[in-house]
Amino acid sequence: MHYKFITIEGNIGAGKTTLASRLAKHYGAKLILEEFADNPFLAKFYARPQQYAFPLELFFMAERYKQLKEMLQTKDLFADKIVSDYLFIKSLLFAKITLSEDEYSLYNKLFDIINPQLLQPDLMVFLNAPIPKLQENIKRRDRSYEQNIPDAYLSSVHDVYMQYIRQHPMRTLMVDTTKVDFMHNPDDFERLLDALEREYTPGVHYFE
Ligand SMILES: Nc1ncnc2c1ncn2[C@@H]1O[C@H](COP(=O)(O)OP(=O)(O)OP(=O)(O)O)[C@@H](O)[C@H]1O
Repeated sequence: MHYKFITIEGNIGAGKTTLASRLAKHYGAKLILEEFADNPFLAKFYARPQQYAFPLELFFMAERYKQLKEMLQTKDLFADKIVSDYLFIKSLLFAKITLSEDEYSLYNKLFDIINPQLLQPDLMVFLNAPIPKLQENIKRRDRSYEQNIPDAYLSSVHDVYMQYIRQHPMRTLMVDTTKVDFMHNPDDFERLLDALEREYTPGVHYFE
């Protein structure tokens, strides 16, 4: 792999964790997975979004910061490759949807203090999936608190990611998940490995 640190991103249920795990195994890379199951506010948030959004977002930010900071301390900066299944900015993107304006502005201030301290990935692989496919994946994996996520929420998540990608020229490999299946089609996975050998300019590149 040409890159030292790649992150897999995408909407809820896009398949980030599965792909990140598979790539890390293939490259013998350090794997960083989001520990959402430890967030005591997640199930409460889905039941009562307005009441629990702020502690939920704070918890996510604190946990991700801790995880990424620990990774910086333990990794051999020259030898290790890293694959993660989230980008730190994700906290801020979700917060834009889940928080009120005042809360978001406070959250943004905290984010701006913390973010510069973290190592940023060299490449983001973005798994783009249509909402019916996300809903299908969410149903299949059957986490009880996620079973009533409205299409409108998934659509807002999609929109904030797209806005972020448009406005920030991060090196991004955009994958249309309706056309490829990295898990079940070995040829697709091989083509992804080839794509990860290439050097990209900052901005969006489409995985064909
Ligand atoms: N900042 C956040 N604010 C609100 N909810 C969040 C936030 N980050 C994660 N979540 C929720 O936590 C759960 C797990 O998130 P995430 O999208 O990272 O994993 P996932 O859906 O299991 O990913 P994938 O299926 O692509 O591997 C989802 O219900 C998601 O909406």
